[in-house]
Amino acid sequence: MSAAAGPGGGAPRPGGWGGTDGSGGAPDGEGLFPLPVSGPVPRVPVEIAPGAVHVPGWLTVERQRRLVDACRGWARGPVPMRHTVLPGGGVMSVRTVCLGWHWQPYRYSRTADDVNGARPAPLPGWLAGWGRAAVLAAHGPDGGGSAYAPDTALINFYDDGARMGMHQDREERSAAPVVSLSVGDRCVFRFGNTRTRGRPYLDVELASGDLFVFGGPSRAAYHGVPKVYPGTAVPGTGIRSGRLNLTLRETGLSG
Ligand SMILES: O=C(O)CCC(=O)C(=O)O
Ligand SMILES: [Fe+2]
Repeated sequence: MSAAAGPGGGAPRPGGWGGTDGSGGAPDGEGLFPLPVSGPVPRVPVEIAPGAVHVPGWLTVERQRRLVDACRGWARGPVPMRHTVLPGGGVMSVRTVCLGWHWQPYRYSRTADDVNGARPAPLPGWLAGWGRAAVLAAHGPDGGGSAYAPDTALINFYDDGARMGMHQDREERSAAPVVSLSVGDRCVFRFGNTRTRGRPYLDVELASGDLFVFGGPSRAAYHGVPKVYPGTAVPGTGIRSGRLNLTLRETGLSG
């Protein structure tokens, strides 16, 4: 993680509701001089802004592989993964495929009218279940995880040169959080404020298996991916190069 001035103005801090390995949940004053850590760096949730939580290494390699295998299938159809064309004629550098609802800038529809007119594949129940578990892991037992009912997923694939500019996820008519899962190459995930594309923002490094959830006061924060680090994928996930990101959302739409 780099940079310092987060939208909340403070330094990143471990999630206050308690880490599961005993290293991140100490009440204030008790964790100032923790025992030296040997072995892997503890993987505890870090709340980088109110409602925005990074959980490193949340997905096992086996689950990453399951996700990659599923995404490979969805990338073939019924709506093939493609570079989205923006209304002004620009072309996004990531390639995208959606589940449940089709997102095209800047709306959701049941059919992929800017691709081949087909209905996207449904969002499977197991993936919605991962979404509920993700909100629980990030926001704790009182954070609404059991009520989380995502009905769409956006799947983005970044090759070495792909980026995503600062934007808000604002086509949804629900205040429910966005759940982001990453597999493959590491990246810089820039997480900003709700008012402007610019500073203050915090640069978070997202690695293979990482979870990032943003909801509550951070739901409308600008965010983007200014850099992917080629050659940093971990073995065993099924991705040798490039980065896969899947975001789950509640659209709040019906029909
Ligand atoms: O790739 C990422 O980590 C973020 C993707 C994103 O912001 C989006 O799909 O709206
Ligand atoms: Fe986004």
